[in-house]
Amino acid sequence: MATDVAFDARHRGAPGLAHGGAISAACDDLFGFVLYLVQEIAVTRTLTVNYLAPVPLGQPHRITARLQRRQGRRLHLEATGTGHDDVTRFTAEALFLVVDREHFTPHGADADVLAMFNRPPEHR
Ligand SMILES: CCCCC/C=C\C/C=C\C/C=C\C/C=C\CCCC(=O)SCCNC(=O)CCNC(=O)[C@H](O)C(C)(C)COP(=O)(O)OP(=O)(O)OC[C@H]1O[C@@H](n2cnc3c(N)ncnc32)[C@H](O)[C@@H]1OP(=O)(O)O
Repeated sequence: MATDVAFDARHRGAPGLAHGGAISAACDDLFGFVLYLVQEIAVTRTLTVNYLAPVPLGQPHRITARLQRRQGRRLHLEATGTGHDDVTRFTAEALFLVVDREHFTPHGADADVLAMFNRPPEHR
């Protein structure tokens, strides 16, 4: 699973650079999309981001994420973020834990929860 993202002024940390939290969110979000490929309902338990180099705003980066291995309820995911200049500026590792549908039902409207299982959430 891959996505191309160019962080912009909304994601600014230091001048001209992406905020680490925005980078982390992008990785977590893409991991969420991998779940639709592996057809498992799971949520993030831990997320580790390795910030290898500053990420300049406005420069597209390709984030590639995959399931590295699974061990019972544990899904180990990994991601890499690489610029068009072939420089890998961040990597991420996450532990997702498989949950049942009832994990979500106390919090969201039934129709919204059902829709989430049927298709990935829409992103702008
Ligand atoms: C059909 C396709 C459907 C696809 C969609 C499905 C889901 C999508 C999810 C969200 C979709 C919404 C929007 C999409 C956009 C982005 C999504 C990104 C993902 C997220 O943004 S999601 C939000 C942030 N996330 C949370 O909101 C989680 C809050 N959290 C909890 O709700 C609980 O924490 C829970 C339920 C996770 C676990 O609670 P629990 O009580 O069930 O489990 P417990 O703690 O007992 O651990 C069980 C076993 O994992 C082992 N274990 C634990 N920690 C470990 C570690 N660090 N290392 C190694 N092992 C570990 C234990 O040792 C034990 O192992 P054992 O079973 O062998 O004893």
